[in-house]
Amino acid sequence: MIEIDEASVVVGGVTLLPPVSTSVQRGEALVVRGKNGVGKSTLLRLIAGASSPSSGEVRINGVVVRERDRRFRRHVAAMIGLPPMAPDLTVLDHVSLVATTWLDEPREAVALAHSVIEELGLQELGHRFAHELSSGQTQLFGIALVLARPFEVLVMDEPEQRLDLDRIHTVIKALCSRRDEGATVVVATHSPLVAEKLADRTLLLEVAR
Ligand SMILES: Nc1ncnc2c1ncn2[C@@H]1O[C@H](COP(=O)(O)OP(=O)(O)OP(=O)(O)O)[C@@H](O)[C@H]1O
Repeated sequence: MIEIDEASVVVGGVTLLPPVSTSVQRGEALVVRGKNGVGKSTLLRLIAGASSPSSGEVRINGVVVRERDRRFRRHVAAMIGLPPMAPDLTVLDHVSLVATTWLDEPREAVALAHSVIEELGLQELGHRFAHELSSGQTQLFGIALVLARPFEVLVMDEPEQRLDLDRIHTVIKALCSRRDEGATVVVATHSPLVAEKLADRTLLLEVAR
């Protein structure tokens, strides 16, 4: 469960995110919407622990978020922008590396890596390097890296970026299935389709006055 309590971000006197309060339950998907620059990614970074609020608090399962705490990271999988990728590892190497980092049983990890790759339609690309992918394939690869591990909270910023309509449907299905399995899901999107298919609730951010 995520609790956001009057969390705001102000940098150098500029408000990046005015105070926001909401909560998201287990098995619920919150879709964050709003115009460019309104603070969606900033809010997602707070939930993922990648930055700290200037005021207020964000808690996951009652504990204030802390990216440096491995126990916190174990519960939270986030994709905010594309992750850095190693030039000499293949798609399958990367996805397997994430899975083996978070799962104790190597056989389970390999099975999870393969199932996520298949779920996202990347099975033909497992042997490719990151620099051998198209932009949409790179986006799916980034999503695979986030899904190839256990989590309680899933945070994604504009997962629809760079994707054609079929692949957007593939990603929506993957996100809905994680929500239905009990994950707490927060997604920022500009896609009415993603919002319509995924949202149990919508948070509309507006420019601070
Ligand atoms: N490091 C920074 N210093 C100052 N302002 C910043 C910084 N990073 C982002 N901003 C500003 O913070 C505001 C919120 O940015 P954010 O990326 O959260 O918006 P967003 O709603 O995700 O936008 P988009 O829909 O374009 O992705 C923007 O006005 C942006 O210019």
